[in-house]
Amino acid sequence: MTKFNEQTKIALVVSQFNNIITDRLVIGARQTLIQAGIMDDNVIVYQVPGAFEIPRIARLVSQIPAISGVITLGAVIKGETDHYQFISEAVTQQLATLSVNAPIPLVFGLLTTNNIEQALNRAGGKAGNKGSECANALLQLFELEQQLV
Ligand SMILES: Nc1c(NC[C@H](O)[C@H](O)[C@H](O)CO)[nH]c(=O)[nH]c1=O
Ligand SMILES: CC(=O)[C@@H](O)COP(=O)(O)O
Repeated sequence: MTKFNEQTKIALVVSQFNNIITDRLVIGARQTLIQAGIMDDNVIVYQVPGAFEIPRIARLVSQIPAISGVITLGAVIKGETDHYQFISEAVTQQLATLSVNAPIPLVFGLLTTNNIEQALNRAGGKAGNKGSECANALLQLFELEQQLV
């Protein structure tokens, strides 16, 4: 794996559920990648219905030869029941395992919040943008893996 360049292609695997949040995460990730020198056309978005579908598509995308890295982005916001907890735990565990086993770097951008306000704060609000954080994390992995692989 060489350090990223203008040819580097990065996949964003993004859930549409709570897209008022996830759209903002995409903007943050894309802006950070472009500022770092990644071509806008080389930031490729794969949309899935909800967070639960992210791991499967992230696994398939990570096996596309042209893709150098994967950023997963989603927003699980607590409702009236325990559903939030089960989705959050299942997706987190799957993505943690995938991040270790995938052939390319994969970073975790799933917001799991108690309410929409907390999510907005982390999607370009006063607590930053998780999408941008993930983009920076991936770029750091590119640098590190260049030394290890
Ligand atoms: N409640 C949230 C969901 N629920 C949908 C699931 O992720 C999944 O798409 C469905 O169960 C079909 O398999 N998804 C989120 O991304 N965020 C939520 O808050
Ligand atoms: C986390 C979710 O599934 C949420 O959108 C719906 O939650 P609930 O059915 O617990 O209100």
